[in-house]
Amino acid sequence: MRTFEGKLVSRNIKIGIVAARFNEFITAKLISGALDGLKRHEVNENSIDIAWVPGAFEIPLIASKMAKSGKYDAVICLGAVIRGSTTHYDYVCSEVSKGIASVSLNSNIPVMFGVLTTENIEQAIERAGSKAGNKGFDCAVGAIEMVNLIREIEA
Ligand SMILES: Nc1c(NC[C@H](O)[C@H](O)[C@H](O)CO)[nH]c(=O)[nH]c1=O
Ligand SMILES: CC(=O)[C@@H](O)COP(=O)(O)O
Repeated sequence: MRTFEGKLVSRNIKIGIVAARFNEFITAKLISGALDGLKRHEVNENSIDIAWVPGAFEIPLIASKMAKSGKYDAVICLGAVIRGSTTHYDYVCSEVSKGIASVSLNSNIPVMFGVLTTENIEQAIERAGSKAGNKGFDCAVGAIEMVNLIREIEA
């Protein structure tokens, strides 16, 4: 029986990050967490690119461009969608999650879903480096694991 599991070590891993500028006070903390996770697992800073988009709705398109460029082993998508007073939240969340999942399957590389979808600002703050951790850090570690897992399977 063979068991595959992605090791949490960086062997020449290149990462693209797509970050939404909307709610930047949260997204900036998610980026910090992601960079912390990548660097603590020895991903070279020169192997990380960040692309800024206006809002979460624009993430899938740029994630697709990065994923299909052949320049990156994984793409990390970061944003914060916080419910307002209309149904706009529901449409943004739905399209962003479906879009990111589609990009990953169509590009055949890991595309990590690091977009917070919260009812209020407090929930977002909790998940961007306070009592509920940092979703950016989690996505960084997950990206390294997935890249190494795929390399093991395809070896
Ligand atoms: N309300 C939030 C948005 N809304 C903007 C959309 O993402 C998009 O940029 C706009 O509809 C133009 O296409 N974006 C977030 O990232 N977070 C929000 O809470
Ligand atoms: C997630 C959103 O698009 C939302 O923040 C927009 O706020 P509103 O529904 O009050 O227009």
